[in-house]
Amino acid sequence: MSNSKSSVGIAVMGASGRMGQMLIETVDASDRAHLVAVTERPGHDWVGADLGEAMGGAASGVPVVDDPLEAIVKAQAVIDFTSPEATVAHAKLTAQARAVHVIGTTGLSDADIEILDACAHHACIVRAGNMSLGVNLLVRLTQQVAAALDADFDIEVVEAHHRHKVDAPSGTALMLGEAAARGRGLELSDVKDSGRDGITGARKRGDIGFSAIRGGDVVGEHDVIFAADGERIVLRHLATDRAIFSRGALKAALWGQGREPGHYSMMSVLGLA
Ligand SMILES: NC(=O)C1=CN([C@@H]2O[C@H](COP(=O)(O)OP(=O)(O)OC[C@H]3O[C@@H](n4cnc5c(N)ncnc54)[C@H](OP(=O)(O)O)[C@@H]3O)[C@@H](O)[C@H]2O)C=CC1
Ligand SMILES: O=C(O)C1=N[C@H](C(=O)O)C[C@H](O)C1
Repeated sequence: MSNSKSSVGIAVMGASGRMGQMLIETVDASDRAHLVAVTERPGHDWVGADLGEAMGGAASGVPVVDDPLEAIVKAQAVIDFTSPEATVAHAKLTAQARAVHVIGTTGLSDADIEILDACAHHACIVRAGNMSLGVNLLVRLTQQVAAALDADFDIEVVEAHHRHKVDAPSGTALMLGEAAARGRGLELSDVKDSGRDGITGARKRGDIGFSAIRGGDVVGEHDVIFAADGERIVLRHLATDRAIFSRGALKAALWGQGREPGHYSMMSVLGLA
C-alpha cells in the first residue's frame, strides 16, 4: 500500500460487496493510491470493525464506518459500486466535498442520472456501466458495425450474469444498445425491446432487443448479435475476473484528479472518446 505525498487517497463505498472487496485489493496493490476510508450500510456486521480483520486478515488501521460523509471528507477520490439509492446520496456529498466520484453502480433511473448531472456541476464524476477496457472497446466497435449495416440486420444484445445480480438489462447491455442505436442515428428509448414474454408479435424491424440470463457465478458475458437472412455477426465480451472492473475504476479515480467538474465516461478515461 502506497502512502507517499503524490499517492491519491481513496474511499471505497460498500466495502464488503463483491466489487468492494476487489477494489480494496486493487487499491492496496497500487503504488499510486492508498485506502483512506471504507463504508458499509448502517446495521451491517462490518461497521465498527477494522477492515483488514473484517476481511479475515491482519489489522489494517482502516475502520469500516457507516457515515458516508466521514469517509468522503478524507478522500481525494470515492469509488462507488453500491446501489442506486446509496450512490445518489453519495453524489450529493462528493459534490460538496469536491471529491472525484467514480460510479460503477448500475440500475440507475433517469431521475437518478439527472441528480448526478446536477452534482457533476461541482465535482468530477466518472460513471460507466462497465469499467473494463475490453467492453469500452466493444462499445466503440458496436457503434461502427451498426453504422455500417442497415435494418436488414436485427440487433439483439444478450447478457449473462451471476445469480445475485439485481438489475436487468445489465449496465453493459444498455451501453451496447445505446452504441448500436447511436450507430443508426437513433435514440435507444425509441427502439428498445426488452423482456419479451408471451404472445409478443413478430419482431419489429429496427428494434434493438435485450435478453438476460442469470445463474451461478458468471462474472459477466455480453453478445451483440447482428442477425440477417443467411448470416449473423456476433461481437462478444467475456469477463472472467472482476479485477478488470476495479482496475478501470482506479484508473478513473487517478484520471479525475485536478479535472474540471463534469459527468465523464470511461471512454474519456481510456482515450476512446
Ligand atoms: N461498472 C462496472 O464495471 C461494474 C458495475 N457493477 C455494479 O456495481 C454494483 C455492485 O455490484 P456487486 O459488488 O456485485 O454487489 P454487492 O451487493 O456484492 O455489493 C454492493 C455493496 O454495497 C453495499 N451497500 C448498499 N448500500 C450501501 C450504503 N448505503 N452504504 C454503504 N454500502 C452500501 C452493500 O451492502 P449490503 O449487501 O449489506 O446491502 C454491498 O456490500 C451493481 O450495481 C453492479 O451492477 C459490478 C461490477 C462491474
Ligand atoms: O453486477 C455485475 O456483476 C456486473 N455489472 C455490470 C453491468 O451491469 O453490466 C458490469 C459487469 O457486467 C458485472
